[in-house]
Amino acid sequence: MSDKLENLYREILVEIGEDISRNGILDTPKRAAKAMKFLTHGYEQDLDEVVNGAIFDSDNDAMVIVKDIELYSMCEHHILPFIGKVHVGYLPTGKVIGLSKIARIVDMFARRLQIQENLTKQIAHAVQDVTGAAGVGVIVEAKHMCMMMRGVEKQNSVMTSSTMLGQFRSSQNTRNEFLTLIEKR
Ligand SMILES: Nc1nc2c(ncn2[C@@H]2O[C@H](COP(=O)(O)OP(=O)(O)OP(=O)(O)O)[C@@H](O)[C@H]2O)c(=O)[nH]1
Ligand SMILES: [Zn+2]
Repeated sequence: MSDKLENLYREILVEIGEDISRNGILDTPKRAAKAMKFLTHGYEQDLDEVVNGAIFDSDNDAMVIVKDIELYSMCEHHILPFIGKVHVGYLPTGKVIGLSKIARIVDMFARRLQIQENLTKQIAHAVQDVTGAAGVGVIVEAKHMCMMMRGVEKQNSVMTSSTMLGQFRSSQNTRNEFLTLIEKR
């Protein structure tokens, strides 16, 4: 763990008016640095490492969906959490990806500073790249702490973003099948 991040957190605590010598705060710079490194560990990952070769031959060409993947990310504007769910669907063309790897791909991008739209797009393109699918659909639904805890202070708005690639974009039937299966229609 870099001491630099720890020192920067110490400076932040001083700047916000904390007494960094009080008992409960003493180890906070170290803890906060460790937490921040965890929350942004996606910067240290790449797609090959995350997928780890888990691409398998399959003659199934029916739509595969993984829905309700938990999402914990942080917005690049305020470094505050946005939390929600990701739904991913794809149309295999001879190759399927290990089930857990879709969630790992979501996490790799989520554990970087993001805006939700870009996160959605990155997940879709990564699934497309590793599977060679005929199409990919990704929908992200999330609540943004920067809108809830501060700023406009709206507690019930949920942002929905979607990326549709290939057949999910060109065929309304494919898109409808996806939306029906994730119960968005
Ligand atoms: N489109 C999009 N906007 C986001 C996301 N996360 C945060 N934002 C928005 O980014 C914008 C930044 O606006 P600014 O006016 O520069 O910053 P600000 O003064 O902190 O804005 P307020 O949040 O309105 O107080 C705000 O409207 C946020 O709601 C995201 O994932 N996608
Ligand atoms: Zn924000």
